Amino acid sequence: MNIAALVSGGVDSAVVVHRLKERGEDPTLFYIRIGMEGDGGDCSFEEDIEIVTWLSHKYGCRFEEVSLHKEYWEHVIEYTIDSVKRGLTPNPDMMCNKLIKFGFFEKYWGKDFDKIATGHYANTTIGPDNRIYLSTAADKQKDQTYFLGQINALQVSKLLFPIGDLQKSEVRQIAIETKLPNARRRDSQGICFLGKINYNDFIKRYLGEKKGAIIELETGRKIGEHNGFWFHTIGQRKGLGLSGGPWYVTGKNTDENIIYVSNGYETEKQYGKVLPLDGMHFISGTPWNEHDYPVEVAFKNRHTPEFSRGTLSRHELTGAYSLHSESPIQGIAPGQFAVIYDREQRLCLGSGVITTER
Ligand SMILES: Nc1ncnc2c1ncn2[C@@H]1O[C@H](COP(=O)(O)OP(=O)(O)OP(=O)(O)O)[C@@H](O)[C@H]1O
Repeated sequence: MNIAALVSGGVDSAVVVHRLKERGEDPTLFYIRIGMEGDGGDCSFEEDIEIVTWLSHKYGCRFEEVSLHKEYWEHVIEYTIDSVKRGLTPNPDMMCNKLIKFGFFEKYWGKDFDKIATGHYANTTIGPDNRIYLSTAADKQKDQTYFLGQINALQVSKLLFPIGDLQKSEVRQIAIETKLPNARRRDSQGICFLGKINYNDFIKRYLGEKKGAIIELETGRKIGEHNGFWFHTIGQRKGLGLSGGPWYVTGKNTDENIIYVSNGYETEKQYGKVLPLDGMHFISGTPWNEHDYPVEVAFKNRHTPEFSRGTLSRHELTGAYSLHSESPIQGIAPGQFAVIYDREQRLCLGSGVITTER
């Protein structure tokens, strides 16, 4: 089989290469370069390349360094800035997977391969209807299917997740036993490709600063100032600079640059049970029929190891989808994705964008 392996210099994708070779495959390694605008790259880039070059020599694999810099900035960054400007909470990682790693990569290079392998903690499963579904990883703490909730059936059918059946500790163990140079390298944090820069600095660079009021939701009292609503997300607890907390961001008025907050540990205002969804996207179709709605599902409204449970309903006339959670959800932020799973938390079925109340 002709396999392209996406390698980042991290331990997960290095073990992917090791496992593919163990199976007798001969993958071609691809490192995707994005880099920051203006300064041409980040400091870990050279180390990444060194590690991937080492891997390619050790395993005798072809290695290509490719750039999707322009595509990333035109698509992922534009979407991110545009969402933040509108007061929404974007998810650049999901867009990066959909448009960059499995979108433009496929268009330019992946098309020449039978399969694309990555170090994501995820799996694929053949459903009872014989369709290929994205499914959750063996390591429930590391599961990354949330970030893959926007990819499509074609992409899923071409993906290989060679470490999806392993625990992270097993991956590290393999790396140590195999003496991979990155065996003890720290996991990358934060936003895909932007992980190394501070999110707030990034936003500031594009949207600047503009002082506005922080208002207590219940009393209408101004209790502080912020530097721009775009630095704050609904559900956020830290970084408000207010005393007498905990304070939570419960809402925003983007026209007037106002942040609303609520005080206390378990105040009702922080919670909601209904998540109206826009642009519901099912990766490989659904395992149920039109007349089955509302259906019982598991879901995540952010990347956490825990699932919530609820029902997914579809409006008969408009076709609009909504999630109804069994228990109250903290910090429902418009713009964020809700990713839908089957009740057994095995199949990752798709995702919709959380929108404001209909
Ligand atoms: N710069 C890159 N070039 C090519 N593939 C990449 C790059 N960054 C990430 N990937 C692919 O996407 C997968 C998931 O990336 P993510 O950033 O979530 O994980 P990671 O912790 O960096 O994983 P790893 O330990 O492999 O670096 C990686 O395992 C790899 O297959």
